[in-house]
Amino acid sequence: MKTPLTVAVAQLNCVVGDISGNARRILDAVTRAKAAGADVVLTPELALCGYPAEDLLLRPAFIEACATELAALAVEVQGITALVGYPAEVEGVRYNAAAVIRDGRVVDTYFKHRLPNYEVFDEERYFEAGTGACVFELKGVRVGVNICADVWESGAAEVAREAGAELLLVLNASPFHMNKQQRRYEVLRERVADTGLPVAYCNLVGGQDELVFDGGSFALDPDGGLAWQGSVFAEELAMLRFAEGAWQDRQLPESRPVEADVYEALVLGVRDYLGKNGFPGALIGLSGGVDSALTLAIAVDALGAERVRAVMMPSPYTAQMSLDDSREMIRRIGVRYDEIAIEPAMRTFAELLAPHFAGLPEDATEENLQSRIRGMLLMALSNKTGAIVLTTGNKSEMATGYATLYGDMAGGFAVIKDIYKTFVYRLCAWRNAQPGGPVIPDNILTRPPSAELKPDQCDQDSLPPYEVLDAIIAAYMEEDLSPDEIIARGYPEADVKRTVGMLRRNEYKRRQAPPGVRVTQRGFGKDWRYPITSRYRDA
Ligand SMILES: Nc1ncnc2c1ncn2[C@@H]1O[C@H](COP(=O)(O)OP(=O)(O)OC[C@H]2O[C@@H]([n+]3cccc(C(=O)O)c3)[C@H](O)[C@@H]2O)[C@@H](O)[C@H]1O
Ligand SMILES: Nc1ncnc2c1ncn2[C@@H]1O[C@H](COP(=O)(O)OP(=O)(O)OP(=O)(O)O)[C@@H](O)[C@H]1O
Ligand SMILES: NC(=O)CC[C@H](N)C(=O)O
Repeated sequence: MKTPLTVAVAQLNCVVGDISGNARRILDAVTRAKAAGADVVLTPELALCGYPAEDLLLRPAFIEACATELAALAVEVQGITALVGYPAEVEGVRYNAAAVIRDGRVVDTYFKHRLPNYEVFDEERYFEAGTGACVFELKGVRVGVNICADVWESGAAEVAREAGAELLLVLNASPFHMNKQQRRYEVLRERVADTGLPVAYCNLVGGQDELVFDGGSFALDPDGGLAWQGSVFAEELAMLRFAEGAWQDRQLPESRPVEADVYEALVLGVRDYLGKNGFPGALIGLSGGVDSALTLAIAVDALGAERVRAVMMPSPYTAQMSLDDSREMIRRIGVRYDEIAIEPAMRTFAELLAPHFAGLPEDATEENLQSRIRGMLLMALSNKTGAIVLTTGNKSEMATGYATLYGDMAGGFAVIKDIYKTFVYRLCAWRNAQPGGPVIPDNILTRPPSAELKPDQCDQDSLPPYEVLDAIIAAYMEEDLSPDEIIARGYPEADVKRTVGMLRRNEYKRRQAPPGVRVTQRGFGKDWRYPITSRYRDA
């Protein structure tokens, strides 16, 4: 057998805008790959500037800084080939590019053909499409280059094959959503079927605002079979040997429940949001309910107990059970815990407002005040300590507006904003079954959800059952079904019309909500752009 070609797959956690830091991360991978005998290092899409750099890409100085850093990086790459993604500008035109760097210089450049402009992607705003091929020879193997969305349609891979490629290396920044890896296998298998080319697919890893990149880089054989898959939600530098037209290394992933992927995505999203934005720690209002319990568990897994602080703020409506359950969770999880009774603040606000509310009945105003007092206390602690407030609203609440502006919506990062209430319970059950034992007390999982803003309140008095609510939201929001189509699936007409009405009316709240991790194919973020002011009614 001829000496194999060794491809180092560098699954890196790059930081948007940290151009010199990313260059160091790439160079470190190149140095380690060279020491391990690799011939070529494959890095993620746009690794030099981070992904997505959004409107930074429109700033000429940003593009120039990338060019300067790329030139400096090239000098350091000696005795090995590196494929590095960067935003290129050629004669006033910007491309999403990959440089082939060898022995101190850029020897070839590839410009991405297919610019994704759906879901969370906006690449047509920033780049022009390339049309050419980039194929180079290493150890007698002709290697072709594609970038991410290129391989989600036919075309670019064929162009590489027609230019003589025998192996396709793909740089990717492919964000996570539930079951995304299966989808990646499917589309890449289509490309292998189109071209017969074996593939190495290197993905980005890490959190970037609402997106989490899950890594999971992989290699496919010329028959489309999975030869190798790397780790998920972690950096990795893997050496893959390619000889006689096939991969010589085998490593197949264990099958994992979707809860494991989603939980790890949330953990990485929180860790990187705080880490990359320089927060020393996190603050959470702990109510004895399931949403704040899950948020606390995720925060501790992301940051360690010593960087997380929980505050229970009982009112006269808080059940003793809520205090007991909060204390029990803290006993298990070991974070700093404080109790601040809000009754004095409630009384003061009531007195201040009494003359102005004379003759008016009590209503949601008084409930929202409690939520806002808690929000104000948490924000004061945040200002004083530098820790960020993590909000606890889930996707069902974000959809229906079941949260108080400047109250429980006050904070910096909304950890579970893309998790339906029904899935909140699944994640808690999954986390409780992990080594180390259950961290969320059973009672929190079995008691009916309540906002505890007035006596004997229960969420299900004012909302359809969560199984029904979540299914209606998902059908309308993620599948674009009409209310009539959802009713035809067997959901009660009144629930469908009410839910769709709430979804529509609460756009203004979502626009004021903190960012949070996206885990579904359509979250309330970049991929949900509805007008606030609108007279369109479909229910
Ligand atoms: N289109 C629009 N653009 C901008 N602002 C708009 C607006 N429409 C109303 N508004 C304003 O929004 C305000 C009303 O919103 P807001 O003050 O939040 O109050 P609101 O939505 O009326 O009440 C809060 C809701 O959240 C529920 N809640 C509260 C706390 C915790 C939980 C829980 O489950 O944990 C649930 C509570 O039961 C209630 O249904 C008003 O000031 C109104 O003027
Ligand atoms: N007594 C409390 N002490 C501290 N924080 C509270 C308290 N009550 C509410 N909060 C905060 O406000 C958030 C929303 O509160 P609420 O309990 O009303 O609804 P929820 O959506 O059912 O959330 P959870 O399941 O966490 O209770 C909570 O997750 C928590 O962060
Ligand atoms: N960065 C990209 O081109 C991503 C496109 C592709 N649909 C993905 O999610 O993987």
